[in-house]
Amino acid sequence: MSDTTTATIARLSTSETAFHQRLDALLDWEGVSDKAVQARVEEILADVKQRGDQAVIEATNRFDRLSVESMAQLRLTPEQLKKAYDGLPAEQRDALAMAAERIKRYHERQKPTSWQYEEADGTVLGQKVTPLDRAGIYVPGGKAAYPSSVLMNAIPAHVAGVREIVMVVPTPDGVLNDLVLAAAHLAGVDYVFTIGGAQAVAALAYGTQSVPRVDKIVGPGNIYVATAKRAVFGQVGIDMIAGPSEIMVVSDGQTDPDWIAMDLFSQAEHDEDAQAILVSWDAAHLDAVAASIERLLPTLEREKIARASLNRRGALILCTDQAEAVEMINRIAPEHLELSVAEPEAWLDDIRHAGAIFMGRHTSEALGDYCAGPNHVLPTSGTARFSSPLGVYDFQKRSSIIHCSPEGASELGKVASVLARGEYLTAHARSAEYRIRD
Ligand SMILES: NC(=O)c1ccc[n+]([C@@H]2O[C@H](COP(=O)([O-])OP(=O)(O)OC[C@H]3O[C@@H](n4cnc5c(N)ncnc54)[C@H](O)[C@@H]3O)[C@@H](O)[C@H]2O)c1
Ligand SMILES: N[C@H](CO)Cc1c[nH]c[nH+]1
Ligand SMILES: [Zn+2]
Repeated sequence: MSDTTTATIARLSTSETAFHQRLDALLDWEGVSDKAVQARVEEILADVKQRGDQAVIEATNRFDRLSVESMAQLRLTPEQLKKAYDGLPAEQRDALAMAAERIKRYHERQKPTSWQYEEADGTVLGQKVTPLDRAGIYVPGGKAAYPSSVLMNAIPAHVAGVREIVMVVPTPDGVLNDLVLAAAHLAGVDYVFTIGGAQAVAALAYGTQSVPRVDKIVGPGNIYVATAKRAVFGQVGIDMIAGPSEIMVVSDGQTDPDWIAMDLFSQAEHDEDAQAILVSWDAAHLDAVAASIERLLPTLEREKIARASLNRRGALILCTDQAEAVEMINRIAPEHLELSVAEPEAWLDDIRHAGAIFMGRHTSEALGDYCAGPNHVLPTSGTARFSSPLGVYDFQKRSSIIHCSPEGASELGKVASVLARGEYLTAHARSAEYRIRD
């Protein structure tokens, strides 16, 4: 394999001395840190907190270039959502419905159950699972508005038993995406407001005269949205601060190079900061994939974005063997991992960090984005080391249950009294001691 950098994508080899520095540079993503954005977001949040609807209307007119006068103009009714659904071409309606059905079936399996057990002293202990009362879903506007993301965010909330789902989606210059509205109808969203940016996050977090205050905000967005979500965290829950999309493909060299090139493009076309990495121990295969990339890139509608992404953050990496590929997977902890190998099951035990694992040559990541069933909202930027895909559990919380019998209270009271006195907390101690039986 030549260790040159092709016009489009970097070629790296784990045997190079500078390999680790080069990989670190590719993995580095700055994230949300702009001071000017921070200041503007804080201003917007404070304004919405204080003035509610009026502040939301003014910010929306300014940033989305609209001229509305009331929140009623920024609310879509359930009838409008249904109309959008009914008006879709049958093919789109059926595809959306099939995807929704599979996503629902998968997430139904995630439903945890409450549990209880009894200690020998008769004390009953347990855990009660309760859905959130209200969840807010942020759907990015413009060309980044993905109907599939509406399903991926709203369906787990629904399955979790959330009572009300409030969706916000900006409509810059008044552009509405019917497929997004149709997905909201299908996923059982209760309210839709056509607002976005920090003002929408503020409206969801604090509530306004028209927008119900939610308990948790989920969904991706631009730097204003991410900065606002970070700022309101604590007041409300948030899912995560999502970074650009990523894919890592590990190939044993036997997959059609065109398939692999297109799989890499499928994430690269999202965003100029998206990341696409291929790892293989077969040098000739990497050459073939590099050739496929050059040949197929010009056929993409989003060629410019995909090319920029591959240029900035893409890599074809030659490693020595399967064990080294596994090491790289666990180090990168990719959002999406494709195991384009003959026996993917044999790899599974060794893989500790990945958002979603696509097993075998036929399982392209794109299928997971839309309709396989699992959630496509996944941990990015290495956060798969400590976090998980969006799921039913993100829309629920747990309460502990403690029900002491008189005997249990008496026995536990003795222990608690000793520990409380050790902490010099006499009210605690006496409260426990009252219940000790002679
Ligand atoms: N990870 C994922 O699954 C995923 C999916 C879809 C989109 N995304 C990301 O979401 C983002 C979408 O970005 P977008 O901008 O198209 O839509 P967006 O909805 O995130 O942001 C649009 C809003 O930003 C606000 N805004 C814009 N310019 C502003 C300014 N100068 N000052 C204050 N507020 C301003 C406006 O209120 C506008 O309504 C992209 O970064 C994309 O990569 C990620
Ligand atoms: N790959 C994106 C999340 O990483 C999700 C998506 C939506 N539409 C297409 N893809
Ligand atoms: Zn995608």
